[in-house]
Amino acid sequence: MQIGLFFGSFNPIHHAHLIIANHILNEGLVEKIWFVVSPHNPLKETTSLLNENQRLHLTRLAIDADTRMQATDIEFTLPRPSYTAVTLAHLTEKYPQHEFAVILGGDSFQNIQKWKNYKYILENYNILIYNRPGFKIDISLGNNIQVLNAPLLEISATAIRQLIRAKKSIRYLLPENVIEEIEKSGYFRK
Ligand SMILES: Nc1ncnc2c1ncn2[C@@H]1O[C@H](COP(=O)(O)OP(=O)(O)OP(=O)(O)O)[C@@H](O)[C@H]1O
Ligand SMILES: O=C(O)c1ccc[n+]([C@@H]2O[C@H](COP(=O)([O-])O)[C@@H](O)[C@H]2O)c1
Repeated sequence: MQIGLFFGSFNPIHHAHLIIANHILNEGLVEKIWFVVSPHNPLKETTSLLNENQRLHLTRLAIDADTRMQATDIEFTLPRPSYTAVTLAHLTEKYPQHEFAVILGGDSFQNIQKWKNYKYILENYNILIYNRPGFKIDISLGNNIQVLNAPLLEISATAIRQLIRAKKSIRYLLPENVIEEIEKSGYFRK
């Protein structure tokens, strides 16, 4: 099966992530999307990062009963920080029956040459890159790159966390059941 891997901290997951995943499925580019919750993105600080099990739980709530999507904890048992090349090699070994594609925003792709073993990723996996305003995509970096125009929302997890800290509403930015869980558990208040 063709599986699209959407890597992220998902601190928390929000509607921009979900809309892109839905678009990629609608385009028939992959059959399923797996959200790979990264315990520690190698290029980001871990301050203000919710515990990975809590982020996984919020991601599972967001997907809810959508059988086209799932959230995976595959990186929880792998060395930290979470290098995508390591995770991909691990997934390919564990699931030889599946073919994995990597979903990336143009912003992330701009940094790909800073990623560990990025050439291994570009040579062995299909890369689905969605355009983000202000970021040029250099498709000459690999032979398996496809550029998409997905519907975009200018939402970020950082902005959501700031709103919570400022005691403002986060309504409509993420699914209702995720908001309820964040409020009930008091996440991101500090
Ligand atoms: N509004 C958005 N539109 C399109 N892609 C997004 C958007 N927000 C995040 N992404 C992409 O989704 C992936 C995972 O995102 P991540 O979990 O880091 O969320 P984030 O909102 O960017 O988080 P933070 O604000 O905490 O850095 C990244 O590749 C990121 O570029
Ligand atoms: O493998 C790497 O070196 C590497 C460096 C930076 C980011 N990543 C992956 O890319 C995902 C999205 O990153 P970002 O910075 O766009 O939020 C993140 O969750 C990591 O799994 C991977």
